[in-house]
Amino acid sequence: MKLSQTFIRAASTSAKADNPKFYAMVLDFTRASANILETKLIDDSQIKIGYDNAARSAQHEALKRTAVQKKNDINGIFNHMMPCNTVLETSFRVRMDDGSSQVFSGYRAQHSHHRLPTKGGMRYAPDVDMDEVKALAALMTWKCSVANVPFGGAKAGITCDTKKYSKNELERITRAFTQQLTKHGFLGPSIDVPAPDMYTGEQEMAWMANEYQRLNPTELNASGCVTGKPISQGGVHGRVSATGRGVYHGVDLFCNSKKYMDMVGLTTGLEGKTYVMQGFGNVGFHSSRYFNRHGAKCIGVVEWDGCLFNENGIDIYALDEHKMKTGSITGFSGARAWDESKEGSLIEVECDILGACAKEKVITADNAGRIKAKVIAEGANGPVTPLAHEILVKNKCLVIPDLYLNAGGVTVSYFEWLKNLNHVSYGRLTWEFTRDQNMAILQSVGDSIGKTVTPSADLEKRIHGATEKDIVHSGLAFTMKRSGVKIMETADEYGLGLDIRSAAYITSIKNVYECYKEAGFA
Ligand SMILES: NC(=O)C1=CN([C@@H]2O[C@H](COP(=O)(O)OP(=O)(O)OC[C@H]3O[C@@H](n4cnc5c(N)ncnc54)[C@H](O)[C@@H]3O)[C@@H](O)[C@H]2O)C=CC1
Ligand SMILES: O=C(O)CCC(=O)C(=O)O
Repeated sequence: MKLSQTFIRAASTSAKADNPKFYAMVLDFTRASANILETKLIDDSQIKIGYDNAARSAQHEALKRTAVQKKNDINGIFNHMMPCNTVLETSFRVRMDDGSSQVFSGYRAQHSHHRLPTKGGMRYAPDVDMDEVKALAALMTWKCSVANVPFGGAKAGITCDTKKYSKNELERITRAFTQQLTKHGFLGPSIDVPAPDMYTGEQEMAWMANEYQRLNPTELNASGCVTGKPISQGGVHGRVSATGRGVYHGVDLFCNSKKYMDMVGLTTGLEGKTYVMQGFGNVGFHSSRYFNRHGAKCIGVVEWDGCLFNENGIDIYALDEHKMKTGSITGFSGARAWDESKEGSLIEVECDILGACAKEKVITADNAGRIKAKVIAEGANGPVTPLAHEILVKNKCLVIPDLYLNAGGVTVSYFEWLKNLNHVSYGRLTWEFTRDQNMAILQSVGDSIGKTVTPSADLEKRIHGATEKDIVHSGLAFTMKRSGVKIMETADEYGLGLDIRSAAYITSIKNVYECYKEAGFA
C-alpha cells in the first residue's frame, strides 16, 4: 500500500548512464525510505501507546485526524527534512609561495538544524562542488541520527588538488577558508563543527582551530570549533582510527549474524574471510587493520593510480609504510601489480568482503552485476548508486550502508567535542579513585579469608580507572553495536531482507521526524 505520491524513487530517471548527481542520489535513497516510513507512521498512529508517554496526548490528537490529514502532516515535516537548510559558497584569495595569488572556491552546507551544532567533515579535492558538499551534508544528518549522535548534518569542501601545493600554501588556504566560515557564521563550537574528510587530517584541523581561536580570543570553548585535532590541540585519543574501527565493528556485527550470513551464503565470523580494499587512505587502512586483527585476509588493494593482488594475503602494515615513503601503493614488493586493462576491475574479483573506502559512485548499474563479493562495506560516503544498490540486493549481496557503517568517525568526534566543552580529558577524574577502590575490595576479600590477596598480572594492568582510549573505544563499540542492532530490528519490522540501506534510512528519518514533530513550529 503506497499512500504517498510525493516521494517516489527517482532512480529510474537516472538510469541511462547511471551517473546521477550525488545530491539527487542521496535524496533518492532518502525519499524511497521516507515513502515506506510514511505508510507505517499513518498506520502506527492507530496503535495504543503507554500511559506515561509524553507522545500520548499527541497521539490522541492524531487519532482525530483523517488518513489524508495525517499524510499531509507527515509530508509537511518530511518536506522540511529533505533540502539543505543553509549553504555557503565563497571564493577567497590566497598568497602562493612564489608571491603570486590564487583564488579558491570553498563550500559549506548545513543540511539540518534540528540539532545544533551541525557537524561533518571538510574535504579538499579537484572535483569538489556545491552538489557534492550538499549530498555529503545530507548524509551527515542521516548518519548522526542513526548513530544517535546529537548533531545536525553538514559538510565542507575546497576545490583544490592538494598534491599541487606546499605545506605553507595549504596552511594559508585552510586559514583563509576558516576566516570565511567564521565571518559568515558557519563555524563555532555551538554553530557548526568541521572534521577531517578526504585529503584533510589532523594538520588541517589544527590550523582551523588555531585560526578560529585567533579570531575569537575570548571564546572559552573555541577548541570545540573543529574535531579530529591532534592531541596537543585538544584532540581525543582514537579519532584518527575511529572511522575504520567503526567499519570493523559494523562488519563484525553483520558477519556474526547467522541470519545475514545464511542469506548471502557465508559462514559466520570474520576469521578466514578474504577482502579487497578500495581506497587505502585513512578509512581504508584502519578498516584493514581491524579486519586483519580479527582474522580476515586482504587479497587486493585498489587505489586511483594502481592495484595490488596477492591471494596469500597482503601485509597491510608494510604497504602503509611503502605508501608513506613513496606516496603511492605502486611498486610494493609484497604483492603483484594487477593490470585492470587486461585483467578487469579488481573490485570485481572473487572475495567475501569488498571494502568501498575511497569515494562516491564507484559501484553503478554498469559494474554492480559483476561484483562477486558477498558483503560490501561502505566505508566511503555514497560509493553505491541507487540502481546499483537494487542490483546488488537482488543478487543477494549484503551492502552495509555508509550512513551506519562509517559513523564511527563522527561518533568519536562527538566525544572529542564533549571533551573540549568539559575542558578535561576522559578518565582523569576517576583514574586514582578506581585504583583505590579496587585495592580496597582486594583488602576486604583478604581480611575475610585471612590472607593477603595481591592483584594478578592481568588485574594489575586494569586496576586503575579507564584511560581516555579505553573510554573512546568502548563508547564507539557500544554505539556501533546499538545502532546496528536497531537497524536489524527495523529490517525485520519492515520485512526488508538484505536491504539494510533502507532499514538504516528508515531508522534515521524516523528519529529526525520525531524531533521536528515534537519541537513544533518556531
Ligand atoms: N576520514 C573520516 O573520518 C571519514 C571519511 N569518510 C569517507 O571515507 C572516504 C575516504 O575518506 P578518507 O579515508 O578520510 O580519505 P583519505 O584522503 O585519507 O583516503 C582516500 C583514499 O582513496 C584513494 N582514492 C581516491 N580516489 C580513488 C579511486 N578512484 N579509486 C581508488 N582509490 C581512490 C586516495 O588516493 C586515498 O588513498 C570518503 O568518502 C570520506 O567521505 C566517511 C566517514 C568519516
Ligand atoms: O567527524 C566528523 O564530524 C565527520 C566525519 C565525516 O565527515 C563523515 O562521517 O563523513
